Amino acid sequence: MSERAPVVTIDGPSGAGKGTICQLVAERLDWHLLDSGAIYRVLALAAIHHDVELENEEAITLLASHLDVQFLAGNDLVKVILEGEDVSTSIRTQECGNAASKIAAFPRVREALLRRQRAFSAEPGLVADGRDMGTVVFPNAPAKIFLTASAEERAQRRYKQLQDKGFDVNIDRLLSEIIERDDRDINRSVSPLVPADDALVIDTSGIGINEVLELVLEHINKNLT
Ligand SMILES: Nc1ncnc2c1ncn2[C@@H]1O[C@H](COP(=O)(O)OP(=O)(O)OP(=O)(O)O)[C@@H](O)[C@H]1O
Ligand SMILES: Nc1ccn([C@@H]2O[C@H](COP(=O)(O)O)[C@@H](O)[C@H]2O)c(=O)n1
Repeated sequence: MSERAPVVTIDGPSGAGKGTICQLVAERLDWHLLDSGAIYRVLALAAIHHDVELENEEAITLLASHLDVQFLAGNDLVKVILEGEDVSTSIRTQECGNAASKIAAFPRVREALLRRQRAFSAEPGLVADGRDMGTVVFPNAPAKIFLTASAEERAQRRYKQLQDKGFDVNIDRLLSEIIERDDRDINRSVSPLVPADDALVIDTSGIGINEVLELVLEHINKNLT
């Protein structure tokens, strides 16, 4: 397949910093942004709203094919609208992330969401955030990055992020959910969480956001010119 516009892919496990870095890169380049995790999250929420069992691949695939979702770009945040309702906040809970990771393991669900994700590719370019952006969705992307960090560090980041938002969170529970989600994402039969062969892998443990951003921009500049 050939992409319509240049694409930078940033994949990696939960809490590695993909969303943060993708947003900063998209701002620097003035490119479009795809948060593919939000698509899986909104599908999981739609299943919960419609009382569809998360184990029912056929019903979730049908829901995925007809998913009525809009991503409205605002000043610095993207609003997610599901069937007319603003679900930007409700899709961000740990529960929704865990449900998303369960339905994301179904091959037919992933297939049903492929075209929707590729449609985000538009001039002047796209920064794509996810698990399989560089391996499956945009395999011909000229610049691919895989961000990672130890599970302990990612749990600490998430703990701080949720505490700052006023949530009462338990670090041990966050860590075990991160390990469980990693395990599901890495070991699923389709589109497993793995770096593309031609991706730059950056372990961000102990590296600040600005430093990670510089490494990512350096890789993009090297590969896009
Ligand atoms: N290099 C870093 N050092 C310290 N904190 C970081 C770093 N990168 C990101 N963070 C912080 O970690 C938290 C999680 O980051 P972010 O949401 O970008 O991760 P993510 O990989 O997109 O996770 P998910 O896939 O679950 O959405 C945020 O609070 C962010 O500010
Ligand atoms: N390309 C992707 C993106 C996400 N997923 C699954 O969705 C879950 C939630 O993603 P977040 O990035 O918003 O945390 C994630 O755990 C994955 O299971 C995916 O499979 N492919």
